[in-house]
Amino acid sequence: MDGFVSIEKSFVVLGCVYLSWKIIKHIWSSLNLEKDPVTVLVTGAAGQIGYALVPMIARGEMLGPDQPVIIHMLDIEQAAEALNGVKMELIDAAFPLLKGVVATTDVVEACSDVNIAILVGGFPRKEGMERKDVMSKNVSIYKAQALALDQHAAPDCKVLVVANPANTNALILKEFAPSIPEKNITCLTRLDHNRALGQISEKLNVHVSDVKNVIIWGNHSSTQYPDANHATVKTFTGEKPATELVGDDKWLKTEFIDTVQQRGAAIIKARRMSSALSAASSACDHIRDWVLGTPKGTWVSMGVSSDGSYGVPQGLIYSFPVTCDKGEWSIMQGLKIDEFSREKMDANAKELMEEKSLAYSCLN
Ligand SMILES: NC(=O)c1ccc[n+]([C@@H]2O[C@H](COP(=O)([O-])OP(=O)(O)OC[C@H]3O[C@@H](n4cnc5c(N)ncnc54)[C@H](O)[C@@H]3O)[C@@H](O)[C@H]2O)c1
Ligand SMILES: O=C(O)C[C@H](O)C(=O)O
Repeated sequence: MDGFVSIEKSFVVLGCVYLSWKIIKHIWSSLNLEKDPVTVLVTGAAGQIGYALVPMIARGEMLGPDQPVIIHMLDIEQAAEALNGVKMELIDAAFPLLKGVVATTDVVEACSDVNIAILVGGFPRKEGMERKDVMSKNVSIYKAQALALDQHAAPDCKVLVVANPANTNALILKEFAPSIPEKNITCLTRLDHNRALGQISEKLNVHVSDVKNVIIWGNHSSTQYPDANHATVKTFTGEKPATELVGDDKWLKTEFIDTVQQRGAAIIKARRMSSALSAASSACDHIRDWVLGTPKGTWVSMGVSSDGSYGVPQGLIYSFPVTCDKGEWSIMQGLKIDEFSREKMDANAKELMEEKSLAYSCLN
């Protein structure tokens, strides 16, 4: 009889625990502890990168699986119908994190209150064209968008320029958006960084996630310097220098560099259009690491305003190895630079100075 009473008591206790848990869960969810949405602008959203990028943002691949987003999409009048089609598709995909979509050809509406601006819109390089050929078309676009962001974006807005010439477009943006902190204006070289990781992983037949700390120095152009001198590879016996595992200095100084430098052109040749899915994915990587932080012991490449580190002229938007923490990037300091690297880094600074002069002459 006593045994029966204690079993009965145990059931009552278990029932109470279960009920309390249900009540706590209900109160927790009714408190609506969902994060506030972050507003993300994508310009050129009717284009091919935009089309690949917006679903990634809406699915949480850029800001995390618990971060609601509102997406603003801007394109030009001629692309308005296509842009509206992208909006319809975003609605049809029923993304749980997507709290609103604005599709507009009005730059002020597009830039209003945005926390993150990803500037993809512009005139793309076609087969046989160099970036300089598209310079004049893009600097005027970037000046106009800088003015709108300056006046209408959220004060802490973070900007990523994807459209080419990416470094110089970002420089123009910095010039004409003085209210946006210099540290918040960046350009995309993460695609080149990811391409460099990919080449080393293919060479060593290891998974790409086991390779880290390559560097892209300088310009997102065929002059860029992909540097594997400080890269490491995870092995069964710990991390090893990529240079030691590759064991082929000639390959690292020639084929590796050439392949990464020319990858954009090779994709244009193969697809008759420039890279899109890898560009969109790398733009997500760039913003995610910037906002949420780089993993401990890992750096990534970002085009940022030079503070004079590594002898790069101050103020140029130049790709450096950076670590990110609490929404701020810092240039990785103290890396040993050999003569071969120095020469290539200087060539990039020179090219960016020339692009800067050309851009300013296009503005007049
Ligand atoms: N940094 C990188 O790693 C990287 C990689 C790939 C491509 N890109 C560059 O990204 C850009 C976009 O490439 P894409 O393949 O998506 O080109 P795309 O031609 O498919 O799309 C560009 C879009 O921008 C729009 N656009 C033009 N002017 C605009 C303006 N003033 N405001 C808003 N939108 C405007 C166009 O209507 C078009 O829809 C190009 O400049 C390309 O060279 C950079
Ligand atoms: O559009 C281009 O010029 C190529 C692009 O920048 C790329 O690197 O894939």
